[in-house]
Amino acid sequence: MFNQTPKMTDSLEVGSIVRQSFKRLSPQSLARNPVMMVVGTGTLVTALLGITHLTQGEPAALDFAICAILLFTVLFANGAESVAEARGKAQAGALRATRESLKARKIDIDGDRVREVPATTLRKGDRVLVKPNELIPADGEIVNGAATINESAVTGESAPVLREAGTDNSGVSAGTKVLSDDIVVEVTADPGNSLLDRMIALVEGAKRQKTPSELALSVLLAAMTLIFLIVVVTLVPFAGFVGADPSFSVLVALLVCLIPTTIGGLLPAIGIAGMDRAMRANVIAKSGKAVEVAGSIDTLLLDKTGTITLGDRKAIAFETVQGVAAGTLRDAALLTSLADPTPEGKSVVALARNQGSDVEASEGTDFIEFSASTRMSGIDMPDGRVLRKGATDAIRKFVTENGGHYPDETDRLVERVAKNGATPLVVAEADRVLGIIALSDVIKTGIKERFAKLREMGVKTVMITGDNPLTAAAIAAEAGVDDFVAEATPEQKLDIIRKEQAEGRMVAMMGDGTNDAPALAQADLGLAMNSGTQAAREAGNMVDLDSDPGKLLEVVEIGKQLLITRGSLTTFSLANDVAKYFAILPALFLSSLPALGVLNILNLSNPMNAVLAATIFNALIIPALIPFALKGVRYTPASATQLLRRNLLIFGLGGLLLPFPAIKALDLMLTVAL
Ligand SMILES: Nc1ncnc2c1ncn2[C@@H]1O[C@H](COP(=O)(O)OP(=O)(O)OP(=O)(O)O)[C@@H](O)[C@H]1O
Ligand SMILES: [K+]
Ligand SMILES: [Mg+2]
Repeated sequence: MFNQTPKMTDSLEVGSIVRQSFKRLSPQSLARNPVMMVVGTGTLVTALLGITHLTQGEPAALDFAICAILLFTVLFANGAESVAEARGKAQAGALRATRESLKARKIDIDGDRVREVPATTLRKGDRVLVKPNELIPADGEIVNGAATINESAVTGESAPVLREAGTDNSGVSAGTKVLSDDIVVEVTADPGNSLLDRMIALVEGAKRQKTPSELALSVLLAAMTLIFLIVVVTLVPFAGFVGADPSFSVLVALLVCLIPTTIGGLLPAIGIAGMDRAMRANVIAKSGKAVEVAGSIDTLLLDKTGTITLGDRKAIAFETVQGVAAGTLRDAALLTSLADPTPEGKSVVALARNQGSDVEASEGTDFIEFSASTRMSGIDMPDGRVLRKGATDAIRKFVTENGGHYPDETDRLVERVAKNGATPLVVAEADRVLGIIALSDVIKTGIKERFAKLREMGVKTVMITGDNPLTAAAIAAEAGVDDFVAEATPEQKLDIIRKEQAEGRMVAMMGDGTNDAPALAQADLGLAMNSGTQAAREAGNMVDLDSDPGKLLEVVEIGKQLLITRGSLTTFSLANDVAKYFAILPALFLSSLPALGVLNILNLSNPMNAVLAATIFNALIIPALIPFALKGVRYTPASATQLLRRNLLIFGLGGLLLPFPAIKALDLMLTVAL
């Protein structure tokens, strides 16, 4: 049968991780990470020293031992990155394999012939026909028809969803299954350029870009490395002065113990794990920065219809103002909606026809399409009649401009409808208000709890809608947002974001419509609904496959987890390095400076073992912390200072103390073994 859902496998291959770790020993790879570059250079230097000593007939065992430990240090760091990548790649790879096996019914340019082609040959702009029970061959937008779709291949959620051409719900994804009706889908990405492909590229080493804060941290780590290099170099004359004579290999080992190898080795893995976690939450991040930014969001702006509410707005009633016959309003409402392709427009036609209206548009009629800036739609008829329906403020302006009077009674009708969160559309003929159409809408479930949690995390939620203030207030109260802005045009949405940003706040925006696209692009975090229009999905830097407004909660948690994990491991790493210094230095100089005996609390067996033990500990701590780097520190809502204090205590103190017993234990083992 045509395009059936294939089975997916998820595997984490040890062999490929080991291969990857060795591949990453290349100078180009190491150059991306200054700390590891130093360790790599140290490996080479100690190897050369060993060979030199060997050829001169001098003992070389210590050189080779240090060389081996340093090699493993780099391999462990590479391994951390490879393990992190493998998880994401396995998941994305399975999805990609599904897509590559798909076939498509491509529609020729002239539109009258359909050819069967492999999905991999589809390009941006191609149109394909998809029939019930078939898988959609590529990411795209429905340009013709409407269908219920099972998106479980992408979202894991099998409840069917409705996707329709010309609405804010026109987006479809490759691999999802059409359940009802034929649709025509316009492909939105060239091969290798879909959202998923971009996500895979992001997770894959070579193409991955460092985020600004990763870059800042890398610079800091490089500076620390330089400082310790200077410290170790100045130790040489000092050692000579007191009559100690540590070998060059020992100095290299000491240097590696002191520079921040732990965080240097785990830093890429932490970033990848963040993106991976987003992917597991069904959120596709277009950059690592997007995930990071999510951790510092102060304000969340949301569109109302389709984001907070289900958005499947349907006309449920007509209400006339005094002196207007029910039939007049019904017919006028029908006429304004005859060429209105929005779900709202279609539902008005359906309701009016249902109630017995049978008017048709006459020849020569001008149709005025709905736009987010006019917030009206309607028709100009050849007999001079001008009919409009639209948002309350838009119609008030329209009627007044035509020299008419906007009756107070309209406000009462509007209020009655809006109080319950329904959207009133006012219908007018030139200077006269005829009545209103009530559009029902339903809030998505579980939103209030989600917003309450966001508040706990310090994120302010603001609903921005083109709808009237009463409906907005009703929905805002029901959804539990902190604030709302009504009667907003797309430009105003943009201005509000700019203002928040100018006041130093980080802004997230969630939306689905083409009219949300500028705001999605302007926000620090633009989270687009996957069900939304291509413009919205293109403008955002994250796409939520589940199209769930509560998802920001998870995204913020993932971002905070990333930031806290990185901060904690940096603290741990630096504390660890300082501790190592004090753990091994006394042992190194004990023979020449007996006064150091008081500092030699560890009472290590001999200088050589002390250095080896410290270097082995330094290498082993990297793989030991991989699970932690990947899983992250669990985020619980708390103030920033509380979190900082807690982390400094656990990771700073832990980092300071851990090397002492660990190095002592390794020293004992070495004494027994050697
Ligand atoms: N087909 C239509 N014809 C006339 N007016 C409409 C139509 N659809 C919506 N409106 C009116 O325009 C207002 C703005 O609609 P739009 O979909 O642009 O809102 P928005 O800014 O995206 O905000 P939200 O999605 O939160 O409602 C609606 O609240 C409604 O009053
Ligand atoms: K170190
Ligand atoms: Mg909208």
